[in-house]
Amino acid sequence: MDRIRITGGNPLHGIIPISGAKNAALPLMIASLLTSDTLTLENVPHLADVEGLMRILGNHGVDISVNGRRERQEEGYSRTIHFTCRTIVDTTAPYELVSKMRASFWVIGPLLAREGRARVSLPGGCAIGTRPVDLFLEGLAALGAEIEIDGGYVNATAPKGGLIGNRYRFPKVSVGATHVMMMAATLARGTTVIENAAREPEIVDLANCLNAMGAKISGAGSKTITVEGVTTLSGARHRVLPDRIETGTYAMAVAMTGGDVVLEGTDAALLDNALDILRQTGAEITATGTGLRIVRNGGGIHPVDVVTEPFPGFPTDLQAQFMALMTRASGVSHITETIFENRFMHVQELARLGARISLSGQMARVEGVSRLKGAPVMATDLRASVSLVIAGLAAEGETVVNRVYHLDRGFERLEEKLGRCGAIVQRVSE
Ligand SMILES: CC(=O)N[C@H]1[C@@H](OP(=O)(O)OP(=O)(O)OC[C@H]2O[C@@H](n3ccc(=O)[nH]c3=O)[C@H](O)[C@@H]2O)O[C@H](CO)[C@@H](O)[C@@H]1O
Ligand SMILES: C=C(OP(=O)(O)O)C(=O)O
Repeated sequence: MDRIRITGGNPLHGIIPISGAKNAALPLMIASLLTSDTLTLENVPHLADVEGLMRILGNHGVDISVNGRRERQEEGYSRTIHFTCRTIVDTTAPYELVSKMRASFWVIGPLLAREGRARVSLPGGCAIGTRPVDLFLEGLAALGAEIEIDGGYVNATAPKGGLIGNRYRFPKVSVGATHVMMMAATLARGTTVIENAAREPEIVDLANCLNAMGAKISGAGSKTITVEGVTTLSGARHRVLPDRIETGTYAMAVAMTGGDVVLEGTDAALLDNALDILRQTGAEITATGTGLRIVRNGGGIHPVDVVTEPFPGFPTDLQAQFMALMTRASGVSHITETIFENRFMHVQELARLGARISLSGQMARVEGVSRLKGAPVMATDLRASVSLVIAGLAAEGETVVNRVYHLDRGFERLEEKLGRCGAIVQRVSE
């Protein structure tokens, strides 16, 4: 199993290219199930989750070809991939594949919309809470689907003639359930109105792609999304938006180690809230023509309180990284996690490096310390893992992050990107 060995203490200087967003690429890839034409996606990140989803889509009958042309000079960065699903050959998404990744459950929407039936294993994904699927099932039932759960699988059947548009209000905001409702409603008869929808940029990216495929979706990015059903969708070409979580992660790394880094190919507007918070900690952030520049030259890290919220609030996917930063702040900060009930597993690992953090329910109290010292630590989930990398970069001596496969789910060539900016980060394979 691979590990990452970090020798901390170096400020970061240079340019980091930001990849296409994992959390946009996954639903976009799934949208290829809605059409018999080719959906071409540009800027698809090279990640374990993308490879895993390709296997799942292949099982349903999607033919996948990766362009020879590289999008960037460096071999292996985000790619252009063509997805063609002439016919759906299997409407079952099996446990062995779906249990590895939360988003793979989302195939239920397109399968049901196009084929009228789906049998999909209950999902896996980061172990950050119970992560039920009740909202998906209620939403699909509102479109007329009959749903039963049997042997760890959700069996869903559309009425004769297909799903039927309806008005549905989510009792709680869910990114995944909004993606699924939107995809399912594109081929439903009549109009669907989704209320209390998630507003994340990845929802807007999916809606834009679906509209390019011939769907009639309006309101994505607001709380109410309207989908007028159409009979078929066609192919399209779409570029995956930049990864706002990767952007925020590297910005926090620079805010913690100090230095001057340009994050190339990203868009500051995707993470306004997180960047405002970072500015309050003392980092200087400016938008450049093609990305953003983050600078911290000396000066302390100011403590700032944060509460995670659905977009446009502070993202839960940056909570662990921000906590790493706050471990070195000149004072006490409070970090409240409101999205997932068990997303503090990095706390005990940060403590191994000398962080002082106490938990009370969903709130962490972080008392900044003047130095962290390297230690062996265990990655527990994707964003927790990268928070340990950030802390290791700022710690004295050597930190070894074990169970690196979590990182490979969501960070493209992390050690190479950091290494180019002066970090000493090495992957050790055993
Ligand atoms: C692949 C992907 O895009 N993953 C992101 C997506 O996950 P995901 O789509 O799984 O997250 P949701 O927005 O659905 O989850 C929000 C909350 O709703 C709850 N819930 C969700 C569905 C449901 O049927 N019932 C229910 O109770 C969840 O347990 C959680 O407490 O959004 C999360 C919140 O921004 C991010 O952390 C994940 O990185
Ligand atoms: C929690 C995440 O992913 P997933 O929803 O796939 O588990 C994440 O991207 O931080």
